[in-house]
Amino acid sequence: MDSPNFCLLKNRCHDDWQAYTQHRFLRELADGSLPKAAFQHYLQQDYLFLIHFARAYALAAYKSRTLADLRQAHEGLKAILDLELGLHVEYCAGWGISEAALEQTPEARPTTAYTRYVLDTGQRGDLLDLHVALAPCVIGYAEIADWINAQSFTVRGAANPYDAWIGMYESDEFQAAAQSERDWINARMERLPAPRIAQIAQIFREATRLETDFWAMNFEESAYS
Ligand SMILES: Cc1ncc(CO)c(N)n1
Repeated sequence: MDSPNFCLLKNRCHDDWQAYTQHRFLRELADGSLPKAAFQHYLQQDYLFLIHFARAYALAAYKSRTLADLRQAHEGLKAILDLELGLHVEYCAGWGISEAALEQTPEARPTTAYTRYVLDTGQRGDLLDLHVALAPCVIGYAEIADWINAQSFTVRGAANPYDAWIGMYESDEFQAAAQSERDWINARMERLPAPRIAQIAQIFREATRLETDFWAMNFEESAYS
């Protein structure tokens, strides 16, 4: 039998993983039909999300016992601060959202739920619990970019207002960050006993479901703001 690895986490919550990675938000983003207000709401909330996500990698650094683990956490933090957040602020400006407006954005409840779930899971558990709680984010978005590119209805280039968003997550740098997270988790899952696998599978499923809510809230802005 193959040793347990990241794919097992996805398989254990197959339907939830599919609901997240093939969400209506992504289908509409892929063919360019997503309402602009939904995307702007997403961008503003994602700014708040990314700040907590960076804090979660800082927590991973704090919880590291080895230089290798510390470096892995540092890579994650750098990917968010230097790659995603820098681009995010620039990108929001292009969508008419200034940095000042981002800082003023009230946090929607699904943003609070997801980010605090990750931070709490990381504080209560060990480094593996924390990386598994983060996995739907970094690995999920890398797989989402691949999924979008594989769909026949996807429109790329100037005809799709969301083309640059797809470009960010298909980029070599982002894909490499996701691969390094997969490798780290795969190595930690080898030889894990079944009850421990069940625990982390539960964390993975919960984080995946919270990602789905993060897409869904953008269609129901008034319900959450
Ligand atoms: C909500 C969310 N999940 C994952 C990512 C990818 O880092 C992101 N930017 N936002």
